[in-house]
Amino acid sequence: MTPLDGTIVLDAAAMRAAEQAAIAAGESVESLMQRAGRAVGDAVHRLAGAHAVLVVCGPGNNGGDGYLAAARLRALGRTVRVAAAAAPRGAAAIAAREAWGGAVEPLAAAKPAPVLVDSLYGTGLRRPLAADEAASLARLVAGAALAIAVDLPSGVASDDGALLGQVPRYHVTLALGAAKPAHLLQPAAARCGGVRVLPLGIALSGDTRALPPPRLAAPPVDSHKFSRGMVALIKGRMAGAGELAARAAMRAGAGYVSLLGATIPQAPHALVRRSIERDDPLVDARIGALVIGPGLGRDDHARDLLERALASDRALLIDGDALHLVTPERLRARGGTIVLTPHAGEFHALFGETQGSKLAAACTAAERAGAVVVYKGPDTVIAAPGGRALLAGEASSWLSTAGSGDVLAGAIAARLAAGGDPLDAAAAGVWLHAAAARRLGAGFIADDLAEALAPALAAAIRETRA
Ligand SMILES: NC(=O)C1=CN([C@@H]2O[C@H](COP(=O)(O)OP(=O)(O)OC[C@H]3O[C@@H](n4cnc5c(N)ncnc54)[C@H](O)[C@@H]3O)[C@@H](O)[C@H]2O)[C@@H](O)CC1
Ligand SMILES: Nc1ncnc2c1ncn2[C@@H]1O[C@H](COP(=O)(O)OP(=O)(O)O)[C@@H](O)[C@H]1O
Ligand SMILES: [K+]
Repeated sequence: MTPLDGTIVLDAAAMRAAEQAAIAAGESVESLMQRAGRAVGDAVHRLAGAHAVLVVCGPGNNGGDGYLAAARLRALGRTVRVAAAAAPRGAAAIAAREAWGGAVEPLAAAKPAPVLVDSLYGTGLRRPLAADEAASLARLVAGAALAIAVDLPSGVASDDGALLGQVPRYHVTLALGAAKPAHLLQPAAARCGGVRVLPLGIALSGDTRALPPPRLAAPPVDSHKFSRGMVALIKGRMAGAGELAARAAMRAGAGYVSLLGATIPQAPHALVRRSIERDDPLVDARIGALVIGPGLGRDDHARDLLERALASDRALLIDGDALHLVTPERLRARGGTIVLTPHAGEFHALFGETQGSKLAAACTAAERAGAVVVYKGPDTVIAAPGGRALLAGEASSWLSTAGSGDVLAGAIAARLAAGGDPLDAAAAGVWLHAAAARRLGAGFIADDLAEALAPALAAAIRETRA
């Protein structure tokens, strides 16, 4: 079992294609299913302690995996029962049921067991479960002390993370072969519990991954403040937002941070406050990342400032109000490095109503704007032009606090100013933001979050070295 960090994420079609390629290279559906069933059986054996197991099997290949997992558990000496609502349909699933060979209880009459393994439906589910099947599943999950989903909780849509009906909450989900978008996109992800990938030994390729831990190092011995990265932020009408983003940029490792448009000295004194009206601080070639948007406002003054930011040739992070004042076409025409950090409202203001999953929407948006798009929320999606995408999955729900987006903008800007691939910079910022929130636990405010970026950064550097 491997954790999700950095692992490949495949939609149902890509997973089927990987399976077909393995079959073309000499595998059979049966051998793949045997490997999956055995891996599930072994994982359940490790997770379940000495408790009795009930495996519920559906009519497709997910059900086939379940029959073989039950056979494996029996071979390992475990007490295991099987229940199903319908007979298996495909040849491989039929063979799997024959391999189990034991009793199969009618699902509606099955009594709960301490460990429930849901092998009803996986990536093939296209419509809600029948009402009686959904009710039986809910009853059996509620009656179990440990509920384990095979590949996916039955009732979620693999590609977009939607719930097709009522879906119970599981403690663990065993992803077969690769993670699927539903393991990381809400609302499905919250039903999965802990997700573990069971590798099936087939070749996988694709452009979407779970957010990897950042590879970060302490500044090299010959560093100076500008070599570590200079961030300039344009202050808006709501001064606090810029202050928070600036503080976050400092704590996330920028060597020099200036807040343009703030001139009254105040703490933190390490923050350089400069006028934005005299000379033009936006064309300073030392700026590694220029941030506009936090607390900007949407009036004529805001528009003027945005025009000046767009005219600079610096890497640009656009957040908050500024996302209401541009168009994707304008951004594309500007070119250069651009990172956009919209929440759902800002995303729709900039890109209009979108079809399909949050992942697909972010990828299309990145292409349209020629920018890295960090589509925020309880399941942040990061997409770059060209198709690469990262799914951040669940973060602390305490992040739903005013100003936490400003902190994220500052954290990403610090990594952007440090140089390298803008997708990696955005990913590192999102990772550090979530790690800072984890360290803080409950009830934190955005000011705390900005400060907690420093210990989160230190931990990321330690983990990179390890
Ligand atoms: N793709 C791969 O590489 C592998 C896939 N495996 C398993 O195969 C699964 C996918 O198998 P399938 O494509 O057979 O799909 P599922 O087993 O997810 O079930 C879909 C089947 O049920 C029917 N169905 C869909 N929704 C239904 C509903 N609401 N009520 C009644 N019937 C419904 C479909 O017509 C189809 O026959 C994966 O989740 C995984 O468990 C593994 O066996 C190993 C390898
Ligand atoms: N329920 C949640 N679970 C996890 N992260 C969340 C949740 N709600 C918000 N966030 C994160 O918190 C930040 C909020 O940003 P944003 O909406 O721009 O807030 P603000 O404008 O107040 O700064 C984003 O990084 C978002 O991904
Ligand atoms: K399942």
